[in-house]
Amino acid sequence: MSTPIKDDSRHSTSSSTISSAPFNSIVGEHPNAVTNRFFSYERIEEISNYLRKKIAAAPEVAIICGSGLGGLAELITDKISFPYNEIPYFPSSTVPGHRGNLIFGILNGIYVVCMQGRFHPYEGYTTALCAMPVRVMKMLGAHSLIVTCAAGAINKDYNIGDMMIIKDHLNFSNFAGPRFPPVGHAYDREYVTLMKQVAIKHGHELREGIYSGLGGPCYETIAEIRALRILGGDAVGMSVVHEVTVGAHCGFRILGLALLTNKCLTEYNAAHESLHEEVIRISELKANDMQQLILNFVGVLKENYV
Ligand SMILES: O=P(O)(O)O[C@H]1O[C@H](CO)[C@@H](O)[C@H]1O
Ligand SMILES: Nc1nc2[nH]cnc2c(=O)[nH]1
Repeated sequence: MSTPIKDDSRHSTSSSTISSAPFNSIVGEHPNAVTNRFFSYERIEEISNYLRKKIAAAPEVAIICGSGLGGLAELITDKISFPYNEIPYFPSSTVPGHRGNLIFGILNGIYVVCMQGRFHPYEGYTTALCAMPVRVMKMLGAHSLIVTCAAGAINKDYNIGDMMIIKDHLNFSNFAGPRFPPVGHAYDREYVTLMKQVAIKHGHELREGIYSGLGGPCYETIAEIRALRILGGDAVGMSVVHEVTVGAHCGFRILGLALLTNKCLTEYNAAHESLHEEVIRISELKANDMQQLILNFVGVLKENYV
């Protein structure tokens, strides 16, 4: 199916105020600053209603694709695709490797909603805004959330191209939003077990570890990586934690998957530096493995839970 055309003048007015220009906090307020404020229940409802009118069914599973991992959307059939800048109050995707589409359709027999690209706080958006689509996807009916990301490997035994189930996180990001949501069990233990079984069954090697979520946009210093390693971090990135916090707050069952795209620097005499181009290159190289894992996991969800 083709991309839906905006047919609601109220929403056209809203979205016409949404600029695609990247926010530069140094030069002043983004013209779309209204979207950066707190998202009320009514606002989430308004966005959900806009989408609900145009989709074929209520999604069961929500998926967020990390850097270079948006190819998963190619596996979705009966697609209805909304560029982010056509959805009321959605910000724009500004990071290479994040295509910026919200895609509804069928993945391995389940109706899903897939974010082909995410929002990062370093793009100038508040964490609450970056995580806002999680609330929209929940309101549309999804019960499970799969977050994927590219991340740097901190654990000495983990290598470039490894896939890692996120069993927990260290959150070094700030946040504004509902207060004191518990996140001790944010990552669903049953889903972790299920994903491990899926990986074994389909011959994928899977690591497990703790994701450290930092604000970015710079990669880490050597001192920071050494500190994160002491704290128990196995991987590091600039996303996930805000989505998982909000996902836990609104009752999602959550699975997190990281693709390790680079080894983090731990020695001052190391020759290489991390590069986003390299992150995307490795993500795209290994994306097929990640896609197969998710496809099979979703199939198991369908058999067991839906
Ligand atoms: O977490 P995703 O969106 O996959 O992106 C990761 O890749 C970028 C750095 O190369 C950062 O945005 C980091 O968070
Ligand atoms: N912060 C951070 N994010 C990443 N995303 C992919 N690799 C990295 C990394 O090394 N550090």
